[in-house]
Amino acid sequence: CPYRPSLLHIEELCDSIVRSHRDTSQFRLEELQALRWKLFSREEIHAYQSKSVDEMWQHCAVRLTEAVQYVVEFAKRIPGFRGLGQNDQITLLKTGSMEVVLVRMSRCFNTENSTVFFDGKFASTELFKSLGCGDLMVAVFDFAHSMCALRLTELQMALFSSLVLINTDRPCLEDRGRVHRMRKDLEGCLSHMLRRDNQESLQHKLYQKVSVLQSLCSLHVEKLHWFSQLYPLTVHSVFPPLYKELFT
Ligand SMILES: CNC(=O)[C@@H]1CCCN1C(=O)c1ccc(Cl)c(COc2cccc3c(C(F)(F)F)cc(C)nc23)c1Cl
Repeated sequence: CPYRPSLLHIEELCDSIVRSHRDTSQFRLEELQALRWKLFSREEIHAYQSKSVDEMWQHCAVRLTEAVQYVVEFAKRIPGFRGLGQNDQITLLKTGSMEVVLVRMSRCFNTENSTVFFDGKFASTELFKSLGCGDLMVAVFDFAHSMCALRLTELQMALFSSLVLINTDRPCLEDRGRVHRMRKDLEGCLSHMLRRDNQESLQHKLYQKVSVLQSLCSLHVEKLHWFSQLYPLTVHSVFPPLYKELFT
């Protein structure tokens, strides 16, 4: 019969993934809970809205790059990830890291006033006006909202994030078979845990989210490309090197 991980292996795999997620989640749920109603004042919002397009993009790029670095750390701790070739690790991160940043953003989202944690307080879309991409911000907020509606546990978020990264369909993977075997184990973990928590209905909802994520991320890459056309110097001089490596 096909290789089926033993129950012990599944439990161990889940433990290591949720621990890696917790250790690399950048913001602890308790911290976010405590800051939940810390909102920007009108003056502070006005200050952000008065920034130039490239100044605001730079500011966000620094934040996003920090977030991507935490996702890279999470990926490196997924059992088997470091066993992949360097090129395959980069390929999976190049395409998957922004998707995981988006999944994680939902942990920092307050659905009661549609605000997201940014620069130490909770901000609504209006604060990002000077970015010049209202549609992207609306899409980012809508996605965070829809992810919150699933009310994922940290384990479900951790397993979902690892499945977003360990994606056999990514273009130009060298050892697709190895990625496939990793993915099978992770899929086994997710379905085992959803059965255990009696939440099998979540399974197809999560797989639907994957396609939403991918379309959202292609919108991002488009926006990033639009921005780099407008402000080539900024992207090539200011954007952190990791960002350029991953997104340009
Ligand atoms: C809770 N906070 C967070 O999750 C993020 C990551 C960690 C820090 N952080 C923020 O500070 C943050 C929170 C919310 C928003 Cl809306 C933003 C601004 O987001 C973006 C502005 C510009 C481009 C963005 C692009 C683009 F297009 F470059 F791919 C793509 C994504 C996804 N977000 C962009 C940011 Cl940078």
